[in-house]
Amino acid sequence: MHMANLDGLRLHYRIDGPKDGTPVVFANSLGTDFRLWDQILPLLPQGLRILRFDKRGHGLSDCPKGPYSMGQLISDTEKLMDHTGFKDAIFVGLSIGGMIAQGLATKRLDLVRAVVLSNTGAKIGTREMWAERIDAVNAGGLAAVVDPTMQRWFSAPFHKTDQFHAWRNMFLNCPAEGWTGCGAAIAGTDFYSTTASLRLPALGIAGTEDGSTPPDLVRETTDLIPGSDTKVIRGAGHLPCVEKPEEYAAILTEFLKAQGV
Ligand SMILES: O=C(O)CC1=CCC(=O)O1
Repeated sequence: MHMANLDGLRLHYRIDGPKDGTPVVFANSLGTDFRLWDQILPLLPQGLRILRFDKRGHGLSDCPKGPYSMGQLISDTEKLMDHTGFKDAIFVGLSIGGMIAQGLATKRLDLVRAVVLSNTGAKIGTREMWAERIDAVNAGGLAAVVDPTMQRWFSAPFHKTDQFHAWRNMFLNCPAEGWTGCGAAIAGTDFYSTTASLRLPALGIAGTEDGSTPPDLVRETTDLIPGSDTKVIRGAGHLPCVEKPEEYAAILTEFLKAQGV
């Protein structure tokens, strides 16, 4: 187990793959830890150097008092990549992780050579929507929002599986302050103009059943970057790497290969 001490904030991370492999960084969504990527990693090409991490307030990382800003989440990621020697990486971000990808590529193009914007947007929801959810969590913990969240995360058939309960439990075990802290960061983020200035290879990935970031939002965001493409996975909700790992890994592999992996 690895913890990076980044100016006093300890982040839990894991590196897999050979030292000379193509660097790939995975940033996960609100209310999940880096196990989000467990199912797809064995399906990707061999020889990648993979960095995964739990952002602040999530998983085994520290949970400082919120609210957090998107700038802090981007800076944490930047520091972690500097700490671990990851640069010129293909950055795969899902949901809030995709917002971090957009912000990091804008700020530190030396760290990011290509982005995968999975189930994300340049802006996700409205300030009012996030304020309502944060109020609900402050009053009743994550249990107060778990059911509608699971509706957005997963398609109806997945709710009947045993695996569904593992993801529901992961969500319920997320520190409430970590969730509200990151929710506030999303509420304050609008990357439409900065993402439109990005010039790098970009792929969008969406799920037809995604109740958080529907395909139109993912496409609209990815289309801001000239030359990008968006793939839509049928029958998957907000976390297609969990619901449809084979399809997700195949789409990612095609993009990685196009980047020379
Ligand atoms: O709770 C949701 O709707 C899912 C979500 C939104 C942003 C994120 O990272 O996850």
